[in-house]
Amino acid sequence: MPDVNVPPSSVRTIGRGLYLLTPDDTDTARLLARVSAVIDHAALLQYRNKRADAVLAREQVAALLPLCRERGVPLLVNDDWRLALACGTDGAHLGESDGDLRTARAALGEDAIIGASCYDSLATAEAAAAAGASYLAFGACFPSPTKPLARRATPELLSSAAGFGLPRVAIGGITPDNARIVIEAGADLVAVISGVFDAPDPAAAARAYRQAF
Ligand SMILES: Cc1ncc(COP(=O)(O)OP(=O)(O)O)c(N)n1
Ligand SMILES: Cc1ncsc1CCOP(=O)(O)O
Ligand SMILES: [Mg+2]
Repeated sequence: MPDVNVPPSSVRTIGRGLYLLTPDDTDTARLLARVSAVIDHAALLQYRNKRADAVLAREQVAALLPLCRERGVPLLVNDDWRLALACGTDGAHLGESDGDLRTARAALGEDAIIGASCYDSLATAEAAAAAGASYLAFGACFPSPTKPLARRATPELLSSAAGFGLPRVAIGGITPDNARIVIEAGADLVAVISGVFDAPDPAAAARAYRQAF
């Protein structure tokens, strides 16, 4: 069994490629099996489960962490940096309703990966960069089956965010076919839920995203 208290040297870097977000699955064993089948194609994994209460979320993060350590993939927690801290994950992803990034950075430490949602706003990106974000996420770039009402961002906006000097993440409705559009616009990572987890063959879909880079 991997020792979850000892992060491997590979976990603190943000690579390029597929940034997988978990589906809203309340069955922990099934979630683990679904993630296990695709994680080798991912550069980062985010635990995001809008159907989990606090107890289930903690159980699921604790179940995913040894898998992520074993495969050398950093694990981030969506929405809740305190859960990330309690479970010893590699970081957290914060949106506009998820608390203050500086507070999260102070609690999680300099080495933590803390991502920020910037939606369609360069002003939000500038503020997040100044507050110590590790990467900037823009989107939804395309209509998202998971979040149909998400604000939309253009590929041009992604290009305009190059000057912040931080990795750029594109999210929202990204498929293996349209991934090239955001990659050519400057995305270092494409963040995906349905394109992998709702695909007939999730591992083949995950591989296809990786090959788009
Ligand atoms: C990589 C990445 N980018 C954006 C989001 C969206 O975060 P948020 O706006 O807080 O919305 P929810 O995910 O909480 O619905 C994200 N989670 N990950
Ligand atoms: C969390 C989030 N934020 C903007 S779109 C989105 C959902 C992404 O899921 P999908 O890859 O299924 O569009
Ligand atoms: Mg959020």
